[in-house]
Amino acid sequence: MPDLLDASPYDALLLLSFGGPEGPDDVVPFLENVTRGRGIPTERLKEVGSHYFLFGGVSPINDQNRALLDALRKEFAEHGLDLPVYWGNRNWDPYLTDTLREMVRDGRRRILTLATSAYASYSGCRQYRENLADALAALEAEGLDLPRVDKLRHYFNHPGFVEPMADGVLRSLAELPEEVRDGAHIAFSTHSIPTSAADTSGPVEDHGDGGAYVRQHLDVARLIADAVRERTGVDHPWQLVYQSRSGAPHIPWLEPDICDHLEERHAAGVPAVVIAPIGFVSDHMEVLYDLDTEAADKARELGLPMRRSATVGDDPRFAAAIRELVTERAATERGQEIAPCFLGSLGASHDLCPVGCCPARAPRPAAAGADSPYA
Ligand SMILES: CC1=C(CCC(=O)O)c2cc3nc(cc4[nH]c(cc5[nH]c(cc1n2)c(C)c5CCC(=O)O)c(CCC(=O)O)c4C)C(CCC(=O)O)=C3C
Ligand SMILES: [Fe+2]
Repeated sequence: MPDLLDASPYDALLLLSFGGPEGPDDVVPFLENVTRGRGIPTERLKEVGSHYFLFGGVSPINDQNRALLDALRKEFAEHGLDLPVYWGNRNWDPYLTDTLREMVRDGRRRILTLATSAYASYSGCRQYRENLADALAALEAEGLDLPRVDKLRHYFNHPGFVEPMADGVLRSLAELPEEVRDGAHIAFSTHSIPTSAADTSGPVEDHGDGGAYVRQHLDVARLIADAVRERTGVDHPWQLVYQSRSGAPHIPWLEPDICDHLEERHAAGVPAVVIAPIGFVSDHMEVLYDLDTEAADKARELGLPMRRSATVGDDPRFAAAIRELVTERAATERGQEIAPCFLGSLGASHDLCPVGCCPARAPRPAAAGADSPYA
């Protein structure tokens, strides 16, 4: 067990997230930031913009990150862990480069990053590492003395991530009408990505059908389904499904889509479905629109009873998990032998993304990995 009070050599934690618009005027500039150089069809952009306008142009993601910051600061304070927490985003204010500049001015020299994505993939891991490299390059150009930046390992299989979601599925099952409850299927949902990105996700040795991305999600789904069986005595059939696809139709992305899956389950006579959005850390727009609006409409149209279970958000168990991950990593950096905490069959993920992990279509510098151009 690492020393719970010792974060050294780290002197700051950086919460790194996606960012989202906070009003109608922000929506188009936000989408321009998201899609810069990514070749997303205009039709899809207009559609996604309309999702944000449906909610007053406000994404809930920023408030959810503020709540997570509060939970982390409270958790650290309660455990006497003296580690300041900062927040920066890829696509919206507070922008990562501004936050990193503030950190350097505050004298932070060893920074540990927590990304709001629990799994391996280009979008959830390497792209954040590219964002860190871009921010470091910008600060270097300003003549600042660069800090060392590391990134926490993928936490998909940490009990503090899995257990709150298992509780959420149990709560959703309990909310279903009693006559359909035991027959309910569980649809574990995550962001669809191109199959080519899935197949090359994770370290090179994990590459293969679906890569680390699919394997990690399947492990979490199985853990939750097992926990539910243990607590209810009912073996609910389950499947991993996908949502929020955005690419051109001729490029293969992970399937089935959640709405097609609901139709298929309904046609097969399944009496109810719980959708568990295990791919997401909080109830941001992909959850609010693609599941709570679109999939909920589909279920209503089919007359299929459906509940959507909770993401971890600012659950105290998730904040505690982050504290444990930080002190574990700090101990490792100090050269101590530790037994990393994890559930399931895949083991603890790597601390340092190896060369070739989650490759980009066009290679770009990425920090906080074995191929980082920064120390
Ligand atoms: C794996 C993954 C996660 C989970 C991991 C993580 O959390 O990082 C995630 C999260 C998020 N994605 C988000 C928003 C968007 N993602 C887009 C586009 C894309 N996402 C992709 C993947 C992922 N995305 C991909 C392969 C694309 C195609 C373009 C590309 O190759 O980059 C687009 C463009 C329009 C569209 O195509 O939908 C938007 C607006 C928001 C903010 C929500 C809010 O505002 O509340 C969040 C948290
Ligand atoms: Fe990675």
